[in-house]
Amino acid sequence: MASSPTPQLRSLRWSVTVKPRYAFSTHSKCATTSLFFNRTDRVLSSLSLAAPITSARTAENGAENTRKAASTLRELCEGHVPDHVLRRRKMVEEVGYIVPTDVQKEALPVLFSGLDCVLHAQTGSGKTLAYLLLIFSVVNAQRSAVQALIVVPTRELGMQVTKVARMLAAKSSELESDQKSCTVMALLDGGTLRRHKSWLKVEPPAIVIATLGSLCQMLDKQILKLDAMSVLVIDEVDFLFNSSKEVSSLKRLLTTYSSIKNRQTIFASASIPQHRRFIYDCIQQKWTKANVSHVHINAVEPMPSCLYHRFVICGKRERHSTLLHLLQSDAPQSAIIFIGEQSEKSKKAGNVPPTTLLIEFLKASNGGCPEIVVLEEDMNFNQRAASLTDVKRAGGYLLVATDIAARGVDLPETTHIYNFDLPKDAVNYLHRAGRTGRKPFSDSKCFVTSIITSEERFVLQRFENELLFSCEELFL
Ligand SMILES: Nc1ncnc2c1ncn2[C@@H]1O[C@H](COP(=O)(O)OP(=O)(O)OP(=O)(O)O)[C@@H](O)[C@H]1O
Repeated sequence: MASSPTPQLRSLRWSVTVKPRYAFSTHSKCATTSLFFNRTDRVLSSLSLAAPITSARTAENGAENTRKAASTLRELCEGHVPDHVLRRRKMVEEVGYIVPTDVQKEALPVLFSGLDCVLHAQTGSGKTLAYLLLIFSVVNAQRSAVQALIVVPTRELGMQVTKVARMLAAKSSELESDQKSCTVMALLDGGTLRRHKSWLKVEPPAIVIATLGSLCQMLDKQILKLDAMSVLVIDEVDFLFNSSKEVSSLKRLLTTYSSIKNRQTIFASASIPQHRRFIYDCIQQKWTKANVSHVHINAVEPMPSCLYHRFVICGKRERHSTLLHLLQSDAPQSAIIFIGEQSEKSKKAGNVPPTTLLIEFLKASNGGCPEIVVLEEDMNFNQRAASLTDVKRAGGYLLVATDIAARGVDLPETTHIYNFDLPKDAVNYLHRAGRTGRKPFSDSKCFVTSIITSEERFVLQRFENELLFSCEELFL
Protein backbone atom coordinates (compact mmCIF):
# COMPACT_ATOMS: atom_id res chain seq x y z
CA MET A 1 0.00 0.00 0.00
CA ALA A 2 1.04 3.61 -0.43
CA SER A 3 3.54 5.22 1.87
CA SER A 4 2.63 7.73 4.55
CA PRO A 5 0.54 10.69 3.32
CA THR A 6 2.25 14.03 2.80
CA PRO A 7 0.67 17.08 4.49
CA GLN A 8 -0.69 18.19 1.14
CA LEU A 9 -2.30 14.82 0.48
CA ARG A 10 -3.59 14.73 4.00
CA SER A 11 -5.53 17.92 3.35
CA LEU A 12 -6.93 16.35 0.20
CA ARG A 13 -8.00 13.42 2.29
CA TRP A 14 -9.88 15.68 4.65
CA SER A 15 -11.96 16.79 1.77
CA VAL A 16 -13.06 13.59 0.17
CA THR A 17 -15.36 11.82 2.53
CA VAL A 18 -18.38 13.88 3.28
CA LYS A 19 -20.64 12.24 5.78
CA PRO A 20 -21.86 14.83 8.23
CA ARG A 21 -25.23 13.10 8.36
CA TYR A 22 -23.95 10.17 10.41
CA ALA A 23 -22.39 12.41 12.95
CA PHE A 24 -25.76 13.84 13.86
CA SER A 25 -27.79 10.73 13.20
CA THR A 26 -30.09 9.61 15.95
CA HIS A 27 -31.52 6.82 13.87
CA SER A 28 -28.82 4.23 14.49
CA LYS A 29 -27.26 4.60 17.87
CA CYS A 30 -23.76 3.64 16.89
CA ALA A 31 -23.47 4.60 13.24
CA THR A 32 -20.50 6.85 12.76
CA THR A 33 -18.64 8.49 10.01
CA SER A 34 -15.06 7.64 10.58
CA LEU A 35 -13.49 10.03 8.17
CA PHE A 36 -12.86 13.64 8.94
CA PHE A 37 -16.38 14.96 8.45
CA ASN A 38 -16.08 18.09 10.51
CA ARG A 39 -13.14 19.53 8.60
CA THR A 40 -14.62 19.08 5.16
CA ASP A 41 -16.19 22.50 4.83
CA ARG A 42 -12.97 24.21 5.83
CA VAL A 43 -10.95 22.70 3.00
CA LEU A 44 -13.69 22.65 0.41
CA SER A 45 -13.21 26.23 -0.64
CA SER A 46 -9.52 25.77 -1.33
CA LEU A 47 -9.78 22.61 -3.40
CA SER A 48 -10.77 21.94 -6.95
CA LEU A 49 -12.58 18.82 -5.77
CA ALA A 50 -15.47 20.95 -4.58
CA ALA A 51 -17.81 19.96 -7.41
CA PRO A 52 -17.90 16.20 -6.82
CA ILE A 53 -18.17 16.75 -3.10
CA THR A 54 -21.16 19.00 -3.55
CA SER A 55 -22.90 16.47 -5.76
CA ALA A 56 -22.11 13.70 -3.33
CA ARG A 57 -23.58 15.77 -0.56
CA THR A 58 -26.76 16.41 -2.53
CA ALA A 59 -27.09 12.69 -3.17
CA GLU A 60 -26.50 11.95 0.48
CA ASN A 61 -29.09 14.47 1.61
CA GLY A 62 -31.63 12.66 -0.55
CA ALA A 63 -30.38 9.38 0.89
CA GLU A 64 -30.85 10.70 4.41
CA ASN A 65 -34.47 11.59 3.69
CA THR A 66 -35.16 8.12 2.29
CA ARG A 67 -33.58 6.47 5.32
CA LYS A 68 -35.62 8.53 7.76
CA ALA A 69 -38.89 7.86 5.96
CA ALA A 70 -38.46 4.10 5.47
CA SER A 71 -39.20 1.52 8.11
CA THR A 72 -39.28 -1.63 5.98
CA LEU A 73 -36.81 -3.00 3.48
CA ARG A 74 -39.44 -2.62 0.79
CA GLU A 75 -39.91 1.08 1.52
CA LEU A 76 -36.18 1.60 1.65
CA CYS A 77 -35.72 -0.01 -1.76
CA GLU A 78 -38.80 1.39 -3.49
CA GLY A 79 -37.98 3.16 -6.73
CA HIS A 80 -34.60 1.42 -6.89
CA VAL A 81 -35.00 -2.35 -6.71
CA PRO A 82 -37.60 -3.78 -9.15
CA ASP A 83 -40.88 -4.42 -7.42
CA HIS A 84 -41.00 -8.08 -8.41
CA VAL A 85 -37.77 -8.67 -6.43
CA LEU A 86 -39.12 -6.90 -3.34
CA ARG A 87 -42.39 -8.83 -3.53
CA ARG A 88 -40.73 -12.25 -3.57
CA ARG A 89 -42.73 -14.47 -1.26
CA LYS A 90 -39.59 -16.38 -0.48
CA MET A 91 -37.73 -13.24 0.51
CA VAL A 92 -40.49 -11.95 2.75
CA GLU A 93 -42.19 -15.01 4.20
CA GLU A 94 -39.59 -17.76 4.19
CA VAL A 95 -36.36 -15.87 4.77
CA GLY A 96 -38.01 -13.10 6.75
CA TYR A 97 -36.35 -10.06 5.18
CA ILE A 98 -38.90 -7.47 6.25
CA VAL A 99 -37.24 -4.92 8.52
CA PRO A 100 -33.83 -3.64 7.47
CA THR A 101 -30.88 -4.24 9.76
CA ASP A 102 -28.85 -1.20 10.88
CA VAL A 103 -26.27 -1.62 8.15
CA GLN A 104 -28.99 -2.00 5.50
CA LYS A 105 -30.79 1.08 6.83
CA GLU A 106 -27.62 3.16 6.69
CA ALA A 107 -25.98 1.74 3.59
CA LEU A 108 -28.81 1.25 1.09
CA PRO A 109 -29.62 4.96 0.57
CA VAL A 110 -25.90 5.66 0.16
CA LEU A 111 -25.50 2.78 -2.28
CA PHE A 112 -28.58 3.78 -4.28
CA SER A 113 -27.16 7.30 -4.58
CA GLY A 114 -24.32 5.83 -6.61
CA LEU A 115 -21.44 6.38 -4.20
CA ASP A 116 -18.62 3.90 -3.76
CA CYS A 117 -18.83 2.47 -0.30
CA VAL A 118 -16.87 0.70 2.42
CA LEU A 119 -19.42 -1.43 4.31
CA HIS A 120 -17.96 -1.93 7.75
CA ALA A 121 -20.33 -3.64 10.20
CA GLN A 122 -20.39 -6.49 12.70
CA THR A 123 -20.49 -10.13 11.67
CA GLY A 124 -24.02 -11.35 10.94
CA SER A 125 -25.34 -7.81 10.42
CA GLY A 126 -26.68 -8.37 6.89
CA LYS A 127 -24.03 -6.82 4.63
CA THR A 128 -24.68 -9.44 1.92
CA LEU A 129 -28.29 -8.42 1.37
CA ALA A 130 -27.28 -4.73 1.36
CA TYR A 131 -24.89 -5.08 -1.56
CA LEU A 132 -27.12 -7.59 -3.40
CA LEU A 133 -30.06 -5.19 -3.30
CA LEU A 134 -27.83 -2.50 -4.81
CA ILE A 135 -26.88 -4.94 -7.58
CA PHE A 136 -30.53 -5.77 -8.29
CA SER A 137 -31.25 -2.05 -8.53
CA VAL A 138 -28.60 -1.66 -11.22
CA VAL A 139 -28.55 -4.74 -13.43
CA ASN A 140 -30.71 -5.07 -16.50
CA ALA A 141 -31.82 -8.68 -16.90
CA GLN A 142 -32.49 -8.13 -20.61
CA ARG A 143 -28.88 -7.24 -21.26
CA SER A 144 -26.53 -10.07 -22.09
CA ALA A 145 -23.37 -8.92 -20.31
CA VAL A 146 -21.73 -9.23 -16.91
CA GLN A 147 -22.90 -6.14 -15.05
CA ALA A 148 -22.00 -7.03 -11.45
CA LEU A 149 -19.10 -8.99 -10.00
CA ILE A 150 -18.80 -10.13 -6.38
CA VAL A 151 -15.39 -11.39 -5.31
CA VAL A 152 -15.25 -13.71 -2.28
CA PRO A 153 -12.32 -15.47 -0.59
CA THR A 154 -13.70 -19.02 -0.38
CA ARG A 155 -15.89 -21.38 -2.32
CA GLU A 156 -18.09 -21.83 0.76
CA LEU A 157 -18.86 -18.12 1.06
CA GLY A 158 -19.37 -17.93 -2.72
CA MET A 159 -21.99 -20.70 -2.63
CA GLN A 160 -23.79 -18.91 0.17
CA VAL A 161 -23.88 -15.52 -1.60
CA THR A 162 -24.97 -17.25 -4.83
CA LYS A 163 -27.86 -18.86 -2.99
CA VAL A 164 -29.17 -15.49 -1.75
CA ALA A 165 -28.62 -13.86 -5.18
CA ARG A 166 -30.51 -16.68 -6.92
CA MET A 167 -33.30 -16.43 -4.38
CA LEU A 168 -33.67 -12.73 -5.25
CA ALA A 169 -33.43 -13.47 -8.98
CA ALA A 170 -35.92 -16.34 -9.12
CA LYS A 171 -39.24 -15.77 -10.80
CA SER A 172 -42.06 -16.35 -8.41
CA SER A 173 -45.30 -15.86 -10.29
CA GLU A 174 -46.96 -16.23 -13.64
CA LEU A 175 -47.04 -12.44 -13.87
CA GLU A 176 -43.30 -12.55 -14.29
CA SER A 177 -43.21 -15.40 -16.79
CA ASP A 178 -42.79 -12.99 -19.70
CA GLN A 179 -39.86 -11.24 -18.01
CA LYS A 180 -36.35 -12.56 -18.36
CA SER A 181 -34.94 -13.34 -14.93
CA CYS A 182 -31.54 -12.12 -13.86
CA THR A 183 -28.87 -14.80 -14.38
CA VAL A 184 -26.36 -15.53 -11.63
CA MET A 185 -23.15 -17.50 -12.17
CA ALA A 186 -20.93 -18.94 -9.42
CA LEU A 187 -17.37 -19.02 -10.72
CA LEU A 188 -15.69 -20.67 -7.77
CA ASP A 189 -12.51 -22.65 -7.18
CA GLY A 190 -13.32 -26.34 -7.34
CA GLY A 191 -16.11 -25.86 -9.90
CA THR A 192 -16.23 -27.26 -13.43
CA LEU A 193 -14.89 -24.38 -15.47
CA ARG A 194 -15.60 -26.16 -18.79
CA ARG A 195 -19.34 -25.75 -18.29
CA HIS A 196 -18.87 -22.10 -17.31
CA LYS A 197 -16.81 -21.43 -20.44
CA SER A 198 -19.64 -22.46 -22.77
CA TRP A 199 -22.16 -20.55 -20.69
CA LEU A 200 -20.05 -17.39 -20.80
CA LYS A 201 -19.57 -17.70 -24.56
CA VAL A 202 -23.23 -18.29 -25.36
CA GLU A 203 -24.86 -15.81 -23.00
CA PRO A 204 -22.94 -14.01 -20.27
CA PRO A 205 -24.81 -13.85 -16.93
CA ALA A 206 -25.76 -10.50 -15.39
CA ILE A 207 -24.16 -11.30 -12.03
CA VAL A 208 -20.97 -13.29 -11.37
CA ILE A 209 -19.85 -14.43 -7.91
CA ALA A 210 -16.23 -15.52 -8.05
CA THR A 211 -13.13 -16.53 -6.19
CA LEU A 212 -10.04 -14.80 -7.52
CA GLY A 213 -8.34 -17.97 -8.83
CA SER A 214 -11.19 -19.00 -11.12
CA LEU A 215 -11.96 -15.42 -12.08
CA CYS A 216 -8.39 -14.73 -13.23
CA GLN A 217 -8.33 -17.91 -15.32
CA MET A 218 -11.42 -16.77 -17.20
CA LEU A 219 -10.13 -13.22 -17.58
CA ASP A 220 -6.70 -14.33 -18.78
CA LYS A 221 -8.28 -16.55 -21.43
CA GLN A 222 -10.57 -13.65 -22.37
CA ILE A 223 -13.62 -15.84 -21.90
CA LEU A 224 -15.05 -13.48 -19.32
CA LYS A 225 -15.38 -9.81 -20.22
CA LEU A 226 -15.98 -7.10 -17.66
CA ASP A 227 -16.37 -4.06 -19.94
CA ALA A 228 -20.03 -3.69 -18.93
CA MET A 229 -19.41 -4.17 -15.20
CA SER A 230 -21.12 -1.40 -13.26
CA VAL A 231 -20.87 -2.83 -9.71
CA LEU A 232 -17.81 -4.52 -8.22
CA VAL A 233 -18.10 -5.93 -4.68
CA ILE A 234 -15.10 -7.23 -2.76
CA ASP A 235 -16.40 -9.20 0.23
CA GLU A 236 -14.12 -9.91 3.23
CA VAL A 237 -11.83 -7.30 1.74
CA ASP A 238 -9.28 -7.26 4.59
CA PHE A 239 -8.85 -11.03 4.29
CA LEU A 240 -8.18 -10.80 0.55
CA PHE A 241 -5.73 -7.92 0.97
CA ASN A 242 -3.93 -9.94 3.64
CA SER A 243 -3.63 -13.07 1.55
CA SER A 244 -0.25 -13.24 -0.14
CA LYS A 245 -1.78 -15.61 -2.72
CA GLU A 246 -4.62 -13.30 -3.70
CA VAL A 247 -3.49 -9.72 -3.20
CA SER A 248 -1.76 -9.14 -6.54
CA SER A 249 -4.73 -10.48 -8.55
CA LEU A 250 -7.06 -8.35 -6.47
CA LYS A 251 -5.05 -5.18 -7.07
CA ARG A 252 -4.90 -6.00 -10.79
CA LEU A 253 -8.66 -6.46 -10.90
CA LEU A 254 -9.29 -3.19 -9.08
CA THR A 255 -6.89 -1.28 -11.31
CA THR A 256 -7.60 -2.78 -14.69
CA TYR A 257 -11.19 -3.67 -15.26
CA SER A 258 -13.68 -1.08 -16.26
CA SER A 259 -13.08 2.60 -15.90
CA ILE A 260 -13.54 3.72 -12.30
CA LYS A 261 -15.96 6.44 -13.41
CA ASN A 262 -18.43 3.85 -14.68
CA ARG A 263 -17.99 1.46 -11.81
CA GLN A 264 -19.49 1.53 -8.34
CA THR A 265 -17.07 -0.23 -6.02
CA ILE A 266 -18.11 -1.73 -2.68
CA PHE A 267 -15.76 -3.17 -0.06
CA ALA A 268 -17.33 -5.19 2.77
CA SER A 269 -16.08 -6.72 6.00
CA ALA A 270 -16.69 -6.84 9.73
CA SER A 271 -13.03 -6.00 10.25
CA ILE A 272 -11.04 -3.39 8.37
CA PRO A 273 -7.92 -2.79 10.46
CA GLN A 274 -6.59 0.75 10.01
CA HIS A 275 -9.64 1.64 7.97
CA ARG A 276 -8.60 5.28 7.50
CA ARG A 277 -5.35 4.15 5.94
CA PHE A 278 -7.21 1.61 3.80
CA ILE A 279 -9.67 4.18 2.47
CA TYR A 280 -6.89 6.65 1.82
CA ASP A 281 -5.03 4.03 -0.22
CA CYS A 282 -8.17 3.13 -2.17
CA ILE A 283 -8.58 6.74 -3.23
CA GLN A 284 -4.91 7.19 -4.04
CA GLN A 285 -4.81 4.04 -6.13
CA LYS A 286 -8.09 5.05 -7.81
CA TRP A 287 -9.74 1.82 -6.71
CA THR A 288 -12.64 3.95 -5.55
CA LYS A 289 -13.80 7.41 -6.47
CA ALA A 290 -12.64 10.24 -4.21
CA ASN A 291 -16.02 10.64 -2.49
CA VAL A 292 -16.14 7.06 -1.25
CA SER A 293 -18.46 6.67 1.72
CA HIS A 294 -17.52 4.75 4.86
CA VAL A 295 -20.60 3.21 6.45
CA HIS A 296 -19.35 2.14 9.85
CA ILE A 297 -21.97 0.60 12.12
CA ASN A 298 -21.34 -0.05 15.83
CA ALA A 299 -17.88 1.43 15.59
CA VAL A 300 -17.48 1.30 19.37
CA GLU A 301 -18.60 -2.31 19.61
CA PRO A 302 -16.89 -4.46 16.99
CA MET A 303 -18.68 -7.67 18.02
CA PRO A 304 -22.42 -8.35 18.45
CA SER A 305 -23.65 -7.55 21.96
CA CYS A 306 -25.48 -10.89 22.27
CA LEU A 307 -22.12 -12.71 22.52
CA TYR A 308 -21.05 -13.84 25.95
CA HIS A 309 -17.30 -14.50 26.16
CA ARG A 310 -15.76 -17.03 28.55
CA PHE A 311 -12.47 -18.83 29.03
CA VAL A 312 -11.25 -21.92 30.86
CA ILE A 313 -7.66 -22.40 31.94
CA CYS A 314 -6.25 -25.92 31.77
CA GLY A 315 -3.00 -27.76 31.08
CA LYS A 316 -1.98 -28.48 27.46
CA ARG A 317 -2.77 -32.17 27.83
CA GLU A 318 -6.16 -31.51 29.38
CA ARG A 319 -7.70 -29.68 26.43
CA HIS A 320 -9.68 -32.67 25.15
CA SER A 321 -11.20 -33.50 28.52
CA THR A 322 -11.89 -29.81 29.23
CA LEU A 323 -13.76 -29.48 25.95
CA LEU A 324 -15.75 -32.61 26.72
CA HIS A 325 -16.63 -31.23 30.12
CA LEU A 326 -17.79 -27.96 28.53
CA LEU A 327 -19.89 -29.77 25.94
CA GLN A 328 -21.53 -31.83 28.65
CA SER A 329 -22.35 -28.84 30.82
CA ASP A 330 -23.44 -26.51 27.97
CA ALA A 331 -25.26 -29.24 25.99
CA PRO A 332 -25.28 -26.97 22.91
CA GLN A 333 -27.88 -27.58 20.25
CA SER A 334 -25.43 -26.53 17.52
CA ALA A 335 -21.80 -25.55 18.00
CA ILE A 336 -18.59 -24.91 16.09
CA ILE A 337 -15.27 -26.02 17.59
CA PHE A 338 -12.38 -24.09 16.04
CA ILE A 339 -9.02 -25.78 15.96
CA GLY A 340 -5.67 -24.65 14.51
CA GLU A 341 -4.49 -26.00 11.17
CA GLN A 342 -1.90 -28.78 11.21
CA SER A 343 1.58 -27.37 10.62
CA GLU A 344 3.58 -28.41 7.56
CA LYS A 345 6.22 -29.86 9.89
CA SER A 346 3.66 -32.04 11.62
CA LYS A 347 2.24 -33.15 8.25
CA LYS A 348 5.73 -34.11 7.04
CA ALA A 349 6.33 -36.05 10.22
CA GLY A 350 3.22 -38.08 9.37
CA ASN A 351 1.31 -37.07 12.49
CA VAL A 352 -2.43 -37.55 12.65
CA PRO A 353 -4.18 -34.19 12.03
CA PRO A 354 -5.47 -32.53 15.23
CA THR A 355 -8.99 -32.41 13.78
CA THR A 356 -9.00 -36.21 13.36
CA LEU A 357 -7.67 -36.72 16.89
CA LEU A 358 -10.36 -34.48 18.32
CA ILE A 359 -13.19 -36.09 16.37
CA GLU A 360 -12.06 -39.58 17.37
CA PHE A 361 -11.93 -38.47 20.99
CA LEU A 362 -15.40 -36.90 20.85
CA LYS A 363 -16.92 -39.89 19.10
CA ALA A 364 -15.41 -42.25 21.63
CA SER A 365 -16.46 -40.32 24.68
CA ASN A 366 -19.51 -38.25 23.88
CA GLY A 367 -22.38 -40.65 23.19
CA GLY A 368 -25.64 -38.95 22.26
CA CYS A 369 -24.04 -35.68 21.15
CA PRO A 370 -25.25 -33.92 17.98
CA GLU A 371 -23.85 -35.08 14.64
CA ILE A 372 -20.10 -34.42 14.41
CA VAL A 373 -18.96 -32.90 11.10
CA VAL A 374 -15.51 -31.69 10.01
CA LEU A 375 -14.53 -28.82 7.71
CA GLU A 376 -10.87 -28.11 6.95
CA GLU A 377 -8.60 -26.87 4.16
CA ASP A 378 -7.13 -30.28 3.40
CA MET A 379 -10.49 -31.76 2.39
CA ASN A 380 -11.37 -31.67 -1.30
CA PHE A 381 -14.14 -29.36 -2.48
CA ASN A 382 -16.74 -32.13 -2.68
CA GLN A 383 -16.04 -33.24 0.88
CA ARG A 384 -16.26 -29.63 2.08
CA ALA A 385 -19.59 -29.12 0.32
CA ALA A 386 -20.89 -32.39 1.79
CA SER A 387 -19.92 -31.25 5.30
CA LEU A 388 -21.83 -28.01 4.98
CA THR A 389 -24.85 -29.82 3.56
CA ASP A 390 -24.74 -32.26 6.50
CA VAL A 391 -24.58 -29.38 8.96
CA LYS A 392 -27.52 -27.57 7.37
CA ARG A 393 -29.59 -30.77 7.24
CA ALA A 394 -28.87 -31.90 10.78
CA GLY A 395 -31.20 -30.83 13.60
CA GLY A 396 -28.16 -30.07 15.74
CA TYR A 397 -24.46 -30.33 14.97
CA LEU A 398 -20.94 -30.15 16.29
CA LEU A 399 -18.81 -28.73 13.50
CA VAL A 400 -15.08 -29.21 14.07
CA ALA A 401 -13.43 -26.66 11.79
CA THR A 402 -10.24 -24.81 11.02
CA ASP A 403 -10.34 -21.09 10.18
CA ILE A 404 -11.75 -21.91 6.75
CA ALA A 405 -15.15 -21.72 8.46
CA ALA A 406 -14.34 -18.45 10.23
CA ARG A 407 -15.11 -16.05 7.37
CA GLY A 408 -18.59 -15.33 6.11
CA VAL A 409 -20.07 -18.80 6.70
CA ASP A 410 -23.66 -18.30 7.82
CA LEU A 411 -25.04 -21.05 10.05
CA PRO A 412 -27.61 -19.07 12.06
CA GLU A 413 -28.50 -22.01 14.33
CA THR A 414 -25.04 -21.98 15.92
CA THR A 415 -25.35 -21.04 19.59
CA HIS A 416 -21.88 -21.93 20.89
CA ILE A 417 -18.34 -21.36 19.63
CA TYR A 418 -15.40 -23.14 21.24
CA ASN A 419 -11.82 -22.05 20.58
CA PHE A 420 -10.03 -25.34 21.14
CA ASP A 421 -6.91 -23.39 20.12
CA LEU A 422 -6.70 -19.62 20.37
CA PRO A 423 -6.94 -17.87 17.00
CA LYS A 424 -3.76 -16.26 15.73
CA ASP A 425 -4.95 -12.68 16.20
CA ALA A 426 -7.84 -10.48 17.36
CA VAL A 427 -9.33 -10.20 13.87
CA ASN A 428 -9.56 -13.98 13.66
CA TYR A 429 -11.14 -14.07 17.12
CA LEU A 430 -13.80 -11.62 15.91
CA HIS A 431 -14.63 -13.70 12.85
CA ARG A 432 -14.67 -17.03 14.69
CA ALA A 433 -16.91 -15.55 17.40
CA GLY A 434 -19.11 -14.05 14.68
CA ARG A 435 -20.18 -17.49 13.45
CA THR A 436 -22.74 -17.29 16.23
CA GLY A 437 -25.20 -14.50 17.09
CA ARG A 438 -26.32 -14.36 13.44
CA LYS A 439 -30.02 -13.72 13.85
CA PRO A 440 -30.24 -9.94 13.44
CA PHE A 441 -33.36 -9.39 15.53
CA SER A 442 -32.88 -12.04 18.18
CA ASP A 443 -31.95 -11.28 21.78
CA SER A 444 -30.79 -14.83 22.58
CA LYS A 445 -27.40 -15.05 24.22
CA CYS A 446 -24.69 -16.95 22.38
CA PHE A 447 -21.49 -18.24 23.93
CA VAL A 448 -17.86 -18.03 22.84
CA THR A 449 -15.53 -20.11 25.03
CA SER A 450 -11.75 -20.28 24.71
CA ILE A 451 -9.74 -23.13 26.18
CA ILE A 452 -6.35 -21.72 27.14
CA THR A 453 -3.26 -22.45 29.19
CA SER A 454 -2.34 -19.99 31.94
CA GLU A 455 0.48 -18.66 29.69
CA GLU A 456 -2.07 -17.81 26.99
CA ARG A 457 -4.17 -15.64 29.29
CA PHE A 458 -2.27 -12.52 28.28
CA VAL A 459 -2.91 -13.24 24.58
CA LEU A 460 -6.65 -13.41 25.22
CA GLN A 461 -6.37 -10.25 27.31
CA ARG A 462 -4.79 -8.53 24.29
CA PHE A 463 -7.76 -9.57 22.14
CA GLU A 464 -10.09 -8.20 24.81
CA ASN A 465 -8.31 -4.85 24.76
CA GLU A 466 -8.24 -4.67 20.99
CA LEU A 467 -11.85 -5.72 20.45
CA LEU A 468 -13.28 -3.97 23.51
CA PHE A 469 -14.94 -6.97 25.14
CA SER A 470 -14.47 -8.76 28.42
CA CYS A 471 -14.11 -12.44 29.01
CA GLU A 472 -15.21 -14.23 32.15
CA GLU A 473 -13.27 -17.12 33.66
CA LEU A 474 -15.13 -20.41 34.02
CA PHE A 475 -14.13 -22.91 36.70
CA LEU A 476 -15.08 -26.47 35.84
N1 LIG B 1 -33.25 -7.65 7.01
C1 LIG B 1 -33.04 -8.87 7.50
N2 LIG B 1 -33.98 -9.47 8.28
C2 LIG B 1 -33.78 -10.71 8.80
N3 LIG B 1 -32.64 -11.43 8.60
C3 LIG B 1 -31.68 -10.88 7.86
C4 LIG B 1 -31.82 -9.58 7.26
N4 LIG B 1 -30.68 -9.31 6.58
C5 LIG B 1 -29.88 -10.37 6.72
N5 LIG B 1 -30.46 -11.32 7.48
C6 LIG B 1 -29.88 -12.63 7.91
O1 LIG B 1 -28.79 -12.33 8.77
C7 LIG B 1 -27.79 -13.33 8.66
C8 LIG B 1 -26.43 -12.68 8.48
O2 LIG B 1 -26.38 -11.98 7.24
P1 LIG B 1 -25.03 -11.90 6.39
O3 LIG B 1 -24.51 -13.27 6.10
O4 LIG B 1 -25.28 -10.99 5.25
O5 LIG B 1 -24.08 -11.19 7.44
P2 LIG B 1 -22.72 -10.43 7.17
O6 LIG B 1 -22.89 -9.05 7.67
O7 LIG B 1 -22.27 -10.61 5.76
O8 LIG B 1 -21.77 -11.23 8.18
P3 LIG B 1 -20.21 -11.64 8.05
O9 LIG B 1 -19.42 -10.39 8.25
O10 LIG B 1 -20.01 -12.63 9.14
O11 LIG B 1 -20.03 -12.24 6.68
C9 LIG B 1 -28.20 -14.21 7.48
O12 LIG B 1 -28.73 -15.41 8.01
C10 LIG B 1 -29.26 -13.41 6.77
O13 LIG B 1 -30.21 -14.25 6.13
